[in-house]
Amino acid sequence: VVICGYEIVHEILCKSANVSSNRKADSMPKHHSEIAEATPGIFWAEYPHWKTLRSFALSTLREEGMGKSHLEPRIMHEIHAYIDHFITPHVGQPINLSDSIMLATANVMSSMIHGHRKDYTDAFFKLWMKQFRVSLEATTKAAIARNIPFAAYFPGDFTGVKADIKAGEVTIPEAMRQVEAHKANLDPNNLVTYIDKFLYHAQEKKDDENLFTDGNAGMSMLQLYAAGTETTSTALTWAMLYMCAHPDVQVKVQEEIDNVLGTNEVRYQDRFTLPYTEAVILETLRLGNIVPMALPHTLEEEYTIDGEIHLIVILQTLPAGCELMINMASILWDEEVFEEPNKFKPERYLNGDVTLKKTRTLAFGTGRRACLGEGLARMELSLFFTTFMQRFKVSLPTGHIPNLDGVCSIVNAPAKFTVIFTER
Ligand code: HEM
Repeated sequence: VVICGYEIVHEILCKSANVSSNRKADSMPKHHSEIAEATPGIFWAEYPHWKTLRSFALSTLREEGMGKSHLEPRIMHEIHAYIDHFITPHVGQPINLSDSIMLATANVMSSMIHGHRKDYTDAFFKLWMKQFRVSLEATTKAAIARNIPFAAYFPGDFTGVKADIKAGEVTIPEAMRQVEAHKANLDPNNLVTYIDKFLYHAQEKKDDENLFTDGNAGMSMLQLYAAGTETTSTALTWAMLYMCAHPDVQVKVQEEIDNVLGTNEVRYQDRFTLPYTEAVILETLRLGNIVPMALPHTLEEEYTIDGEIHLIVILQTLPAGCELMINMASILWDEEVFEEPNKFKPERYLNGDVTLKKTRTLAFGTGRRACLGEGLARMELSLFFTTFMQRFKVSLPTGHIPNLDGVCSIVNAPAKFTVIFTER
């Protein structure tokens, strides 16, 4: 069942969170659900296990700096590395941003999970990330095989199952290899990464030993990469495309940055004195609708929706076990809250009922299973976007018309395009 509209989404996911916060492995096609049942990680563990793994991930990532100022230098280091490697040598030439920027957001995750970044020339790192993308795209198509399982055996691969299995043959063994490497070097006096803390917790808290397994260490790692890499890089790609499509907005952002920061390096706290720039980021998250169906939720008990939408009374009983998808566009593009919702208008966050508009920009979901990386994503978006705009003007190659229609898988991304960075 697809649930639409803020009121009902809020009613079910927040007010009735005790019945709607589970996800079940069988929401996935068979080849995934078999793996997810054995090693569910944060996404697919059932209550109360998801709560334990999620709290552990949240507190550990916060210790690693999520949303806090001590993570800033690591993100800024990555931004400079990205500019030096991918932009500076190609200034004035068209660049495919989407393929490269995910390596930068993956490296931010890598520094929190493993304690170090990978070099952009590392061939295995590039292959690993490419397989994540293949898997993300294939998983959405593979949903057909969940409902019509024999379709996976048709010649060719129109369900994406074969591509997905192949990608898993690269990503999963590599995750397990990395877990083994951390295990071999585990030093209880120097626990500075997510994986080390996970493995140490397994040794220390014997009550949790069935949950804090090596398999779940590897799966949580893969899920953090999957959830934290393509989402943030897609939001950044949309932001650059919107700047190319709306040069007047780009000029206003750059004027604000010049006036407030000059050539000083941006800090995350500067967002409070860069309201227009922040409005552009919010508008990107709203219009870009990055995760358009959120992730599935499964009802624990029968649930009756008893509400009213546009004067139509809704009374609908959903059975226990019913799977819920969230139509994020029904909230992010709600014309009752966002006037002309299909237009890119950052100033909407500076006028009128700004609090209402900000709280309805629910790009990260809502309720107990809302995005656990929101603090990290907001920090990355603010630092990357502000630095790019401070240093470069962006435009499309001459004659290219911006295509603002998304290409939808689990993530809604812009269609492939190239962007030209010019030094300011
Ligand atoms: C612009 C960037 C991002 C967007 C728009 C986004 C959005 C979302 C959404 C809509 C959900 C599903 C909520 C639900 O089903 O109720 C989600 C879940 C999740 N996100 Fe994000 N996300 C972003 C970045 C990140 C980052 C950087 C991380 C890494 C730490 C992350 C980690 C997760 C995890 C682990 C979950 C699953 C939580 C659970 O199952 O309890 N996300 N995200």
